[in-house]
Amino acid sequence: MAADEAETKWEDLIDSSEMIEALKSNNMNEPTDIQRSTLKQSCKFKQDLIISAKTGSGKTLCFAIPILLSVEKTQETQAIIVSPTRELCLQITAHLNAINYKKLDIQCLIGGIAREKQERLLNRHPQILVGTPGRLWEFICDRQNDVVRDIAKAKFLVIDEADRMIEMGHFKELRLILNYIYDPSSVAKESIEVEGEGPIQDLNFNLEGDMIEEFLEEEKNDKKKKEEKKKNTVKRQTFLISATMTIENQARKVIKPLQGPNKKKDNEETVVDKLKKLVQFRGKPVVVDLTQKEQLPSELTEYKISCNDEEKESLLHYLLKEFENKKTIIFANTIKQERRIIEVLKLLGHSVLRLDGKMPQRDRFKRLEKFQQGGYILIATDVAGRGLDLPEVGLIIHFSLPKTAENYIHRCGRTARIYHKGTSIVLVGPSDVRSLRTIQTMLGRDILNYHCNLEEWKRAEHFVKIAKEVSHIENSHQIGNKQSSWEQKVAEEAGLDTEAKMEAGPRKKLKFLKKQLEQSKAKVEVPMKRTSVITPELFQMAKQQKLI
Ligand SMILES: Nc1ncnc2c1ncn2[C@@H]1O[C@H](COP(=O)(O)OP(=O)(O)OP(=O)(O)O)[C@@H](O)[C@H]1O
Repeated sequence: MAADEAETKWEDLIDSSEMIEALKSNNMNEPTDIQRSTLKQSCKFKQDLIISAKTGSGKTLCFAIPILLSVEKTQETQAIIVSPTRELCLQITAHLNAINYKKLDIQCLIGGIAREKQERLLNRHPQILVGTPGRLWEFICDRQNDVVRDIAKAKFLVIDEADRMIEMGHFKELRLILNYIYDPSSVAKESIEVEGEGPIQDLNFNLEGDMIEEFLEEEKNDKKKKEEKKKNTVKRQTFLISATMTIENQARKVIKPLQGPNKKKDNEETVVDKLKKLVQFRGKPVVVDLTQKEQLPSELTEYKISCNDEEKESLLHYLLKEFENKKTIIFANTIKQERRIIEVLKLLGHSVLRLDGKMPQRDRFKRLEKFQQGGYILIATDVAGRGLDLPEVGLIIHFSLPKTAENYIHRCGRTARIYHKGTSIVLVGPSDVRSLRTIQTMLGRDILNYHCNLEEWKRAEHFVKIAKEVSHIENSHQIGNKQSSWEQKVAEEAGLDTEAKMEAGPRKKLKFLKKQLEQSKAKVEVPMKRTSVITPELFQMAKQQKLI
């Protein structure tokens, strides 16, 4: 970006004082680099855009501003925004509403919320619709609704996290939605194809046997002509957005330890190629890719710690004390791993919240809200990896390395968001070495080693060992958090000591170990110094708490 371009102000890009006022009143006083690089093309020249820029760089406004400037308060739905997860759809809706100076009706169409309720909202004819591909397709199939008919006529189409949307799990629905938008009559054929796969059915067409054959034949003959015609007449402005759209295919490959190196095939299609095939642009879209300059936020500091698998919990306990005041997310690769972390950290006195895709939607929202309020460490799978804008997250710990370099970028992107500093630390066990190599190759550099204070780490290790032992005794005697049998409940309700059923030996040991853990909990309050010298104050405090 040229020096003078870096000085560009909202006034140079946007022709609406009300919009500028709305932005400034939300503390968005100046455009970010990606906003500077795209807003003229989108607002003034109305071009189709493929936008790739680092996480937390403000990509949402790149499509939100042109849409809000152009959409009118009529009875038609004029903009469709598709995003892969429910949380992201809600976040985008909130972002748009924050600068919604025209007071447009913006609705979110997502699963996990009663369909009837969403239908009622749709009947209000929202001007902007944000939705997950699954729920959007469901509503398209049920074409009783006028709003759904409007979708094909919308003048804006946004595909957020576009690279994710063409992966398994979303691709089919996205393709169906796009086919419908480009040719609304296609929905009948598609519905027949996916019959029996869930809620997707066609309600308007009741075709059987020969009629279907006839219909499909007619469709085939007309399709080419129709598509040509539509391509020429379409007025829709399209945006494809992601932080990782242009990274090499290699960085998206799932790393399988027992296979040979994934060699890049020369004829392999890039994600952008695939998207260009799928999406109908009006001519050549403008590709703005700022990730060539910077893949990760410059405010992010990355570290790695090499360790054995069994050392990971003690490193977590150590790091959580070291970064005590930082809002932290710990990423696990599996739900099983997530549970392993939570069990130990809870016993060590940390306040933790779990977040994964297996949880009911309501719980996911509630936990995210609780985390935003502060005081908790979030332990999450990659369900929280993409797009979530959680303010003031200062530390990301990767308990295991993600299986793709692409996911590494998204996980790290939950910190160091726009003008904020952040740290990412990866714990590299023997099974993570291969992933580390792929990530470092993608970054084109090595991640720095983090130097732990050995004395403090050893102390953390001591308490983690106790916590693991407590957990082991509790699990083998079926007491503690996991236990939910009727016997346990009855005993608790009767005010009986659930440990009483245990033999005297283990019971005594458990009490002793738990007492020791209390000391570790108290020590969370002790400020730690990152030097190997124990100060007299620290020594005194540790002595008082019988730690030394
Ligand atoms: N010009 C601006 N000035 C100040 N803050 C901004 C500006 N633009 C956006 N923001 C804020 O920056 C944060 C990140 O923006 P956004 O979520 O759009 O990032 P993103 O690039 O989409 O990130 P990701 O790739 O992780 O989804 C949001 O909280 C948003 O309100």
